[in-house]
Amino acid sequence: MILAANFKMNHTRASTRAYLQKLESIDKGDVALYLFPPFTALDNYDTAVATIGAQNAYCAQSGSYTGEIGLEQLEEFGIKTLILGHSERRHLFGESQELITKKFAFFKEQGFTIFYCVGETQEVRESGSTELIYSYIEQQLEGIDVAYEKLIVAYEPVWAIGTGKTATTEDIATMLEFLRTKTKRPLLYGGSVKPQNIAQILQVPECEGALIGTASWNVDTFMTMINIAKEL
Ligand SMILES: O=C(CO)COP(=O)(O)O
Repeated sequence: MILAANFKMNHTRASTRAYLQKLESIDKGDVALYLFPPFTALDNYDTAVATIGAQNAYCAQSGSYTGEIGLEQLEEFGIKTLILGHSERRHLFGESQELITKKFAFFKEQGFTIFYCVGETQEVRESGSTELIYSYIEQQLEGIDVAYEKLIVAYEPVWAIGTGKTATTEDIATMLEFLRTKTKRPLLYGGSVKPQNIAQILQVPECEGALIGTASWNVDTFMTMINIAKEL
């Protein structure tokens, strides 16, 4: 079971350190924990409780890429885990599949664990056509080595992210079954996961964990979810 906390543009270095200190006290059982702080909160945290990853990075060692960080900056903190293809990168910041593919190839070559996100928009979901939803997701897998041994795929429907709306367990099951036909790698769900729904979601067949935004930002809430997950 995997639980990953995507801090998005929340927390500072000081608050991430305090978060980790509190998290250290948990007995996480068999749950593997990942934390994705914002760039400026990356550091050499002396922690064994969670693996620290970056929310994004550019596909170069270093260079003239204003506003980006690359391999050199990640290596300073021993970071070998990355989210790629998050819907906020795709839709708010215009990352194309072509760019995401380039990033994937670069960081795969570097042996990174990659949390790769896919998910349909509200418009596609409301079309009511399963075929359209599947082909939309297929496009987001284009150019991605779905057999990569350090790949983790997160299904995050855009309409369920940060909205409080969660996909039904039936919808999640259908989409994860579809993704299972594409890859043998672990499949996660993300989108308004919280203490009230995490048990149901984690019991969906093929669901091996959750990528959590809002409900992970408070360490007590994240710990509540870890305690629920480890009992399943
Ligand atoms: O985008 C997400 C995780 O990457 C999900 O965010 P929320 O949990 O806030 O819906």
